[in-house]
Formats: sequence, structure tokens, C-alpha cells
Amino acid sequence: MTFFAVSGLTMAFGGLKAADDVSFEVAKGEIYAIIGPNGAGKTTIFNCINGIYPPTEGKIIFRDKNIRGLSPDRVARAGIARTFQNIELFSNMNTMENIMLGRHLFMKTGLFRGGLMWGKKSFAGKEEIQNRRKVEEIIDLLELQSFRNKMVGALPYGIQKKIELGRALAAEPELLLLDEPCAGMNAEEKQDVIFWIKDIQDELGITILLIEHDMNMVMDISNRILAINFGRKITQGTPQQVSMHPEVLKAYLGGDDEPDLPDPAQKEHQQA
Ligand SMILES: Nc1ncnc2c1ncn2[C@@H]1O[C@H](COP(=O)(O)OP(=O)(O)OP(=O)(O)O)[C@@H](O)[C@H]1O
Repeated sequence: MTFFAVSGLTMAFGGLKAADDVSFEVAKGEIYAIIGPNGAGKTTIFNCINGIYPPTEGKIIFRDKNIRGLSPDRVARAGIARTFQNIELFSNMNTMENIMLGRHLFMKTGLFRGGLMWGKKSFAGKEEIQNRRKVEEIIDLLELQSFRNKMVGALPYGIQKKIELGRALAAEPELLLLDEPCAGMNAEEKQDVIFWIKDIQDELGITILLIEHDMNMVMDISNRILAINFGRKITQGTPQQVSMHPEVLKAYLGGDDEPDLPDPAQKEHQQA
């Protein structure tokens, strides 16, 4: 079975091909990163995968089905969740309520209404209790207990990013798309995110497709990497292979100078 594959994906905005004949495959259980300079087309690929843009050409295969052109809601129902580059939370709702929004795919009654309107023994009440239980599991997993009832607008940036991750997990995805999970974070917060992502892979068995500018993080966390520039694939491979590719070095440095990319081989050596 093909778990996830993109083949010949092209997304044109007028004369500009933001994604140009991009193909790659992600195996179940891996952490797969897409890297590239600003404007390379990374977010466009995510937007095509989760149905925000209908691709101009190509196929997007998830569990053997072509999901190209499905609406974001249907893509989510198929098992693909996403976080965004800029935090997309409801700042005047608390942590629990924001994560609960990720459960809407499973709700037959309206959000938060079940327990209130129909009593605990009704179908709506049971559904509400079940959803709240799942949300509590996520709050425990991400260690968000002390923020459960706090309005998210007032919480630190790193915590808000974690709540957004929690909301995506609430949809119980098989594939999780993370768009720059470390953007705007300090070194300690980034370490935290790396820890959670590895945990999500190991403990929940969720496959992760990641966009990230922080090369240290990408090299540390990814099983494989796709490098793109000007909408086109440069290369794909292990962190070691990709970090040594001359076109990747050129794309990042604009020349053939000594690269500033971390050396995964050295990291492995240090860890040994
Ligand atoms: N809706 C749109 N309409 C027109 N052009 C777009 C649209 N979305 C993206 N683009 C263009 O497509 C190109 C790729 O943009 P995209 O946001 O995918 O790059 P990116 O690699 O995610 O960049 P960054 O790292 O800065 O987020 C850019 O030139 C961008 O201006």
C-alpha cells in the first residue's frame, strides 16, 4: 500500500509555478521534512495536500486513494491534520476549548452543546464526554494541565504553538503536517518541540511531514528530507545526503563557500 505520495504536483498562480512537477513519497511512521529558501514553494505544497489550493496538475495519494482536490474538511476526515506557520487559535477561548475544536470531525452534535443541553446519558452527552476524555489525554501528553482553563491569547508563544499541535492531534490523524513548528521560538522552546515531535512519532505512531527553516532541527529530527527551490525538487535523501548536495548548499548560501549547515555525521559521532 502507498501510505502517502505526491506525484507530478504542479500549482500555477498565473505565470508563476509555485510548485513545479514535484514528486516524493513518505513511508508510514517516518518524519519527512521539506526544506527550501523563502518562497521555494513549501507552504504551497502543504496547501495543495490539505485542500486549500486545488493543484493545477498531479496526484496526491493517501492510503492508495487520490485525494487531490478534496476540500480541507474531507482531507482532515481522511486522516491528515495540519498546523499553520502563524498560530491559528481562538485567543478568547481557553486551552481545552481550542483543542476540543480539533474534535469537530467526530461530533454529530454541536461543539460543547452535548452535555449542556441533553444530559450526560443522552447520545449527545456521551459524545461530549468521550470527546472531552480524548482532549484530556492530549492535555496530559503535551503537559498542558496548568493551562487547561486559561485563555490562550494571554499564554506564551511556545505554549500556544503546543496548543495548536494539540488541536491537530485531537483529530486523531495518521499523517500530521507541521508548518514551521519552531518559528519564532528560543533555543529551549525548540528543544521542547523536538521532544514532542519525536514523542508523537514514537508513542502515537503518527507520520510527520514537516516544513522547517531551522536546519539544526531538521537534521536532528528527520528520517528523510526533500529539498526544493523555485518550486522544483533539488534532491531527496537522508539528512547526510541532502546536507552534502551541491545544489542545496548553493540554494542556502548563494555560492560554493563552506556551508553553514550542521553535519549529521558529526552529530551521530558525538552521540555514539
Ligand atoms: N495564493 C497565491 N497567489 C499567488 N502567488 C502565490 C500564492 N501563494 C503562494 N504564492 C507564491 O508562490 C511562491 C511560493 O510561496 P510559498 O509560500 O509556497 O513558499 P515557501 O517556501 O513556503 O516560503 P516561506 O519559507 O517564506 O514560507 C512565492 O513566490 C509566493 O509569492
